[in-house]
Amino acid sequence: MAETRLNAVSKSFGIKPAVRDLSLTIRDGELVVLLGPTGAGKTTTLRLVAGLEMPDSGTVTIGGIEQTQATPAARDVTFVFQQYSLYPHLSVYDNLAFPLRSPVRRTPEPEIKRIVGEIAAMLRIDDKLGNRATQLSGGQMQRVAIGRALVRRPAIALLDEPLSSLDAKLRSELRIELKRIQQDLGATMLYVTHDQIEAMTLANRIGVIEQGRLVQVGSPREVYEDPANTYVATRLGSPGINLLPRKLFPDLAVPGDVATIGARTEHMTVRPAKNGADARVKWIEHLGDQNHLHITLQDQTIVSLVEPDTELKVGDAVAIEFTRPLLFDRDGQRVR
Ligand SMILES: Nc1ncnc2c1ncn2[C@@H]1O[C@H](COP(=O)(O)OP(=O)(O)OP(=O)(O)O)[C@@H](O)[C@H]1O
Repeated sequence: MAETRLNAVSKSFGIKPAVRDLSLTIRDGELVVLLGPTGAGKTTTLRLVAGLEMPDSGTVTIGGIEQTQATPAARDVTFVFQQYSLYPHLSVYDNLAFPLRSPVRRTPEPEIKRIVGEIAAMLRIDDKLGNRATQLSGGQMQRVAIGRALVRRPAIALLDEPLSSLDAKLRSELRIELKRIQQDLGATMLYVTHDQIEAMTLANRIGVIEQGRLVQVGSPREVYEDPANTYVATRLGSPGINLLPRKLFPDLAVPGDVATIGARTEHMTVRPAKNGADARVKWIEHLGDQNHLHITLQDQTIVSLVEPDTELKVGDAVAIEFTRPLLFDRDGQRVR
């Protein structure tokens, strides 16, 4: 496992830039999540590290050695894709042993047996080692794919939405296990997703990517609490942050360049108000584990979490008070 560094990397397809001047260091033993919507350039960034794409400019350094022009085989990286890509005719054991049996490695069979046994136990598939890959469920197949990527301890493992084809329950189970295994092995990982919960729970650091640019890098908490701009602020949090025109709240004391108030649930107190207040409860959405309060204020909708036993009802007039909301300027950049 080793530090991986992208330095001012750019890549276009034709005239369309996919990755722009992107610099990022994934430290030894760190799991960095690239978070962004579809088309933002996440997969292209992974492929640049893997050597499946060559950058137009910039460098890629893995384990202290510049490898910008190296072939994928020459780089010490492994890849896990969204769709499990196992050898269907091989057993689980042989799928896991495959990377260790390469002619370059020549790992002795007893050593292979030990390593495969260890990783299979970590992934809780040790009772499936004799099965063919095709006899596994989707979740088990993806465990094997993850195991295969980690078994030979690459400098860095690259994971491209590895959990997105699984159902919600399996996804949340495997998310936790993946984090545990990454920590146990001290594995260095670059992980791509557009799922904010995956990003928050898995990452040591999150890199938020927008149209090929890395907009902000920080711990999940930093990125959530201290977003650099409105784009980053809208990537994390459920319900999503409310971005409200400053002019809606003429009495609020904020610096003159503030154009937008960014308010999450924790930044707002909603109280019943006398009739005549502008804000009204539009809807209370019961989602089982959460209740969302929808409020209308002029032409804006404001959404906040609310206690299940709230006394508020649809049509009630409410007053909203802010506590240290996030403030953004006209260009969406953070003012405070
Ligand atoms: N081989 C290619 N040829 C042409 N354009 C490409 C190619 N690969 C990616 N692109 C374009 O580059 C941009 C970034 O794509 P990329 O797949 O990296 O985004 P992404 O963030 O991974 O999205 P997704 O979540 O949908 O995979 C997109 O506009 C995409 O259409």
